[in-house]
Amino acid sequence: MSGGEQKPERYYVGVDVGTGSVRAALVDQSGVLLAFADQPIKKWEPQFNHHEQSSEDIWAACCVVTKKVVQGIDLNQIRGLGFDATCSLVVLDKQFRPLPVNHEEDSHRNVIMWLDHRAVSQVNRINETKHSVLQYVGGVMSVEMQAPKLLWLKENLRETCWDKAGHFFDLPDFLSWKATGVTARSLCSLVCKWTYSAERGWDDSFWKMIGLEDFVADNYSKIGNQVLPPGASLGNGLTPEAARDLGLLPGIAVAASLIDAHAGGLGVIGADVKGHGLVCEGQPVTSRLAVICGTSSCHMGISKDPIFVPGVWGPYFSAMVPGFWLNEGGQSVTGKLIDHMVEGHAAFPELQVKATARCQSVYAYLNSHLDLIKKAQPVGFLTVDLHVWPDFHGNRSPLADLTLKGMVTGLKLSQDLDDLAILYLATVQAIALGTRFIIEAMEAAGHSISTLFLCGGLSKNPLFVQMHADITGMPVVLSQEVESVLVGAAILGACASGDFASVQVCWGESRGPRQ
Ligand SMILES: Nc1ncnc2c1ncn2[C@@H]1O[C@H](COP(=O)(O)OP(=O)(O)O)[C@@H](O)[C@H]1O
Ligand SMILES: O=C(CO)[C@H](O)[C@H](O)COP(=O)(O)O
Repeated sequence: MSGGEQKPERYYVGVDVGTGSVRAALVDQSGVLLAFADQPIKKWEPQFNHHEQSSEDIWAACCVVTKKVVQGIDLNQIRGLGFDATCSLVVLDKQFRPLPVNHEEDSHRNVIMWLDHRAVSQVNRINETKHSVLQYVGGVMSVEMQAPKLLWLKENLRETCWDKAGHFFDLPDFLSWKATGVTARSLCSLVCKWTYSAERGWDDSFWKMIGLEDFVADNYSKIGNQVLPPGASLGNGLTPEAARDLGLLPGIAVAASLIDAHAGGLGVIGADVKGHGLVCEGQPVTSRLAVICGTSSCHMGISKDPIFVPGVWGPYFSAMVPGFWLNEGGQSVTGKLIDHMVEGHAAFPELQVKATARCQSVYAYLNSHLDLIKKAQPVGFLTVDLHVWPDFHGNRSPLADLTLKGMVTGLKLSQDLDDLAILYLATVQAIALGTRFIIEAMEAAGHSISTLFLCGGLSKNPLFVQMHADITGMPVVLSQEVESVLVGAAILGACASGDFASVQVCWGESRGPRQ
């Protein structure tokens, strides 16, 4: 954010709810992050492919981290609050109390997480309809979107959940409601995950065709019939109750939210790259691809006109950058896959001991171990006879096939630290090759991408970044501000406060590339 004539002592709070943790940041009007805090959140996997969370646990974590980042600050200087979150489904009853999304009737677990694949039969039936809304999700709806999950609830938890439900929220919208009492939904979540069209609104025929005509009958009150652009100011701002919870003052501006990948995209895609000799300098912003790499990776490319890319979500109008169409490629598990491979290996306990002894993360240790064993050749050559196919949780893009599974070829009997390091490298390479596969599909459909802008937890891993550059053949830009997703969330708060006219105005020099 470059504030021009704004006074320097104006602050914004961004809250980012990822899959594994909640983070908050205090950001000034130049986009500089002044304080950071994080807090893990609970996850349940009651059966294979069922992933659940608790909206109360998530809100409690939001309160802990927000209180931490504003410690010692004059609260009157905090002008706005923005949330981003994973696109998980939150279910509340008519009095806004949590409802169980499980057979155990545990109402604490009232969130079906984005990576939950329980609704396979439902999504297959939805895709068989070939309804025109599917054109705007890459031609095939993902089991990770909300319509199949809603249908699953109706078909499987009719009495305990569906009939009692009063409100179905995307997690980013739940958070903005919790902060303000306003049930308006963000255009971002409704367009990207719920089949809403920025131009045409809800399509009654879709909901009737898939057996969820209930929503049409009550004029979409349960899933949202007031829709606002991300960054729009909600109601009267923070309610007194939420202000107490968060340790902020009532009435500060709260923004309509973004999905986490979109906040990351917003945080990096507009970076000022002048003077860094990058190929994208002087090229339109549409030549950039933001890749947000956390538990999953999301590949966000924007265009002036709609581009239909088979197997890549979108095109979504104004869902990330106002006035631009968005295509969103993705890999459902990337950070989670790396963790799965590393933690499941027989040499993991040895790795932990050795990394701890050096006060390093296991990834930093593995990266230096690869450097040790690579001998004269570049590190990438260590995997000439070991290969990973990374679709352990299906393929989101560009194959859009949730039935795909993972694969490793070239395994030997030895299970020492060298093997673990090489398996880790092969996994990182497979993920980078997946990104190249997505870029090729986007380019074949009309995108022209020259530069990658990476953010998210995996962008802290130099090997991951290098492999993306080597394998795609494109320069990879990292923002000066490592926590770019949080900058995106804070931009929403800055926009809602009225200090900035739009989310693009917040893009500025302070968020240029790292040197
Ligand atoms: N310092 C680090 N070095 C290497 N990898 C990291 C680091 N920090 C996080 N990661 C990776 O990033 C992933 C989590 O990213 P994060 O953005 O925190 O996830 P989420 O937003 O989904 O909660 C982890 O699975 C881990 O593999
Ligand atoms: O579908 C998505 C965005 O549209 C994301 O994959 C989902 O929100 C999870 O994000 P993360 O990997 O950062 O936890």
